[in-house]
Amino acid sequence: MPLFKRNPFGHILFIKRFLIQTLGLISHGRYRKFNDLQIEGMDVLRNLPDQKVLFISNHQTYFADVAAMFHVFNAALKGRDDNIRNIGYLWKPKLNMYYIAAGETMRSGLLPKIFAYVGSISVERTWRSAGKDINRQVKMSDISNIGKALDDGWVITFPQGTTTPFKPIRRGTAHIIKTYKPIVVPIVIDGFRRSFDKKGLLIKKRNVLQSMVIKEPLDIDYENEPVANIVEKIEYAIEQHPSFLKVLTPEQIKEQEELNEKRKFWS
Ligand SMILES: CCCCCCCCCCCCCCCC(=O)OC[C@@H](O)COP(=O)(O)O
Repeated sequence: MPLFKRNPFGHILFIKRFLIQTLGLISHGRYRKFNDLQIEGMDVLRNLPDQKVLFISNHQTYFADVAAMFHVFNAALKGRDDNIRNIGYLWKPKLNMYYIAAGETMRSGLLPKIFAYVGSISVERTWRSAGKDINRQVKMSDISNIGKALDDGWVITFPQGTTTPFKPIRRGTAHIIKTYKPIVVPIVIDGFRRSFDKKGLLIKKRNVLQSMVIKEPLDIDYENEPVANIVEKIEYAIEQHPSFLKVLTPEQIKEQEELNEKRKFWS
């Protein structure tokens, strides 16, 4: 019998639990006090198996998105319905939870290194590094680590791999889905970019409407569905398909204003 129980990545579980509880205590007010996170779909979480679940989400801040999900997931498993009231849900948190993160982000200081112990599967992005476009090979150990984490529990991923909205979905996510065949649960978050700084550590604005919607698992034919199909399904599910892009460009706004001027003439 080993002295400390570890997960498949060698992390000592009681340290992981201590970190989740401490960071959870510090961050709770960011979703419950300075802001009031609106949640939908916590019942979906209660109906999931304990392993082989992949959460796909749009991405707004480096750290606050995942922290909010850790709160919501644990609260749901302790019977809260669409709220994270009474932080007692962190007494025995779910420990087999992981998230996929950019290695460079998780190495960028002491705090991210502590966050990494909470469950980072750190990967080297193939197309972006240090804010620049690059092109490098997928690291096979990154793929197998994701498989290892799915075998052990729940994994959160941001298929766009960047916090810039409406960037394309990386095909890698679809390959992971076809390879490991997890249950895929979409999540859509909003208001995080407005209420936190880019990293999600500082509070930028209070009383912003933050929301998190957990959707029913996707229907996927793992064997026969082409990667491109899965990519498109993800785009719609996390509301990052170009058709959701309703922001007008300055030219379009000008055009509309000119049209309004003309309308005035006729009225
Ligand atoms: C109960 C609460 C427990 C709190 C636990 C704390 C968990 C800390 C979570 C850290 C999550 C880190 C996720 C990182 C995802 C990521 O890697 O984002 C950055 C990149 O895309 C780079 O984006 P960009 O610079 O926009 O290209």
